[in-house]
Amino acid sequence: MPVIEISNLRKTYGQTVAVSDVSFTVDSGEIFGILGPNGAGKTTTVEVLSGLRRRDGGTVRVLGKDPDRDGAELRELVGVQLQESELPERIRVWEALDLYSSFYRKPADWRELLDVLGLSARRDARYGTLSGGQKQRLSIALALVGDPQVAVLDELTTGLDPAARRETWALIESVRNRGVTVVLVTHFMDEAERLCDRVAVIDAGRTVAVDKPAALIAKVQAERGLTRATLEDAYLALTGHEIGV
Ligand SMILES: Nc1ncnc2c1ncn2[C@@H]1O[C@H](COP(=O)(O)OP(=O)(O)OP(=O)(O)O)[C@@H](O)[C@H]1O
Repeated sequence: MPVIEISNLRKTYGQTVAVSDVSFTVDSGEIFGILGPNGAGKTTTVEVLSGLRRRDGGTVRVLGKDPDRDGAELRELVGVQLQESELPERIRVWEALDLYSSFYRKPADWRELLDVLGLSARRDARYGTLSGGQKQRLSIALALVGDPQVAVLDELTTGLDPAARRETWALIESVRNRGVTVVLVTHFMDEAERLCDRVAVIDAGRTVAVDKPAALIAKVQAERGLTRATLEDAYLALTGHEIGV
């Protein structure tokens, strides 16, 4: 059974149609990517599936539950790391983890998470003194502190240097290897190609493709008569947009 099922999702903000028709399913244990240009509706889609926003239409099931109806239950099962989730500068790493774990009935052991994420040495450091990579690692730890079955990570590696990005990729794979299903919003085609089992490409509020990166690449190669296409070529063919970060 899929862990996430979204069909014909629609979400408006006043006159703005943020999502007009998004459909995809995510299977257990997948790393599933959501790709698309700025303003395509990616963040809105993950906010709806995480129970943070109510939809205007369509069907959404996460672990068999409806986020609009069973939001409180789902918050125990879905860990979310959203764009620009800033913490107070002066909060210490351990204090943030301790605070977040108090929101859950059955939290993970945050000391172990610190260890797994290579942050033990920064346990007493204040948030404002962490490097970009350390902040991202802390935000992954905070998304995992409820011991979720699904982790939603939005633009996790934006702003990181290449070494920190690669470290973060390894972490995401280790999260999946712990049995967590991962939904990853990203603008980076190399990241999606390297990490994601399947991706949904969203453009102007609609899903325009859902497939394995290799299948999307094979399709653009066949259609355009290319010998060596990349996911970026497939993305450009599907959306007609340059990649915006
Ligand atoms: N809270 C809000 N109120 C009004 N409009 C919003 C709100 N949040 C998003 N929008 C609009 O909805 C549309 C989709 O936004 P969303 O943030 O979901 O896109 P995105 O694909 O995540 O974009 P980005 O890649 O820039 O993060 C955009 O036109 C955006 O301006």
